[in-house]
Amino acid sequence: MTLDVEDLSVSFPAGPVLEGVSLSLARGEIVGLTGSSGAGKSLLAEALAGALPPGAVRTGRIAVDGEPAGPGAVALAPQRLDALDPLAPVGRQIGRFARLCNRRADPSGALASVGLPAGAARLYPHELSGGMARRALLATALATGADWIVADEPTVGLDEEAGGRVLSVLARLAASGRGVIVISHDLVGLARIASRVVILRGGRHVETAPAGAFAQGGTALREAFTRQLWQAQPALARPGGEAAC
Ligand SMILES: Nc1ncnc2c1ncn2[C@@H]1O[C@H](COP(=O)(O)OP(=O)(O)OP(=O)(O)O)[C@@H](O)[C@H]1O
Repeated sequence: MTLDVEDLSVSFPAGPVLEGVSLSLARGEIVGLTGSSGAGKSLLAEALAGALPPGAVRTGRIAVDGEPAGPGAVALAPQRLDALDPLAPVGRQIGRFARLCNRRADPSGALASVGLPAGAARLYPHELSGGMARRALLATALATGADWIVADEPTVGLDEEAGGRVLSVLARLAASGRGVIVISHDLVGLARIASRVVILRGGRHVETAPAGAFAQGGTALREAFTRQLWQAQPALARPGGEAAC
């Protein structure tokens, strides 16, 4: 019961941006995805969801339980807040995604699951704060009922409490048997919630580190680049930072 990405590459006319990336995700598992800026994390997420931008050419295989992943198999909560339709209230957008996947639309339920009030369903994207918009994007992904969820920077712009609630939602999804990929620069947070963390650099896979490898200063991490990323984490500079992982 896995989502398998094998030898995935994405190119634009100007050249390749992802080259030969492979990863796997089991149902019930959270895998983290991190790396340098521009490493190709969002494009990998878009490739998984079948939502690459125009001009992108993908090669490689994305399979669910050994079969090519069909449309709607993977739901994406994108990083870009402008992915919300500026001309439709949030509730209508959630309903649209649910119906696309033949699910009953329950905008209030989807919003409540990410900690937003039912009244947010009537609001247009320009009436939302950045943190509300980020949670609304996650609600649209959850409304699809997909077994595989990719959340691209789901806690950026959220205060600690709201961010913690979003991470709890993702943990509950995994506990209910979904497979979840969380993209974040917050490696401390990823090491806390994910079983493994995939590291990308410049469009290539660097290593897949088990969460336990981040303990004790990251000495068990295989690659120097991953150790550098880990040691540069601002949260580690706080008293007791590593102990929290
Ligand atoms: N539509 C596009 N056309 C051409 N190049 C693109 C396009 N979208 C992304 N890229 C390029 O692909 C590379 C990877 O971009 P991507 O957004 O996936 O990076 P990322 O790892 O998510 O970065 P960040 O951590 O900064 O969000 C970048 O060099 C970017 O310029």
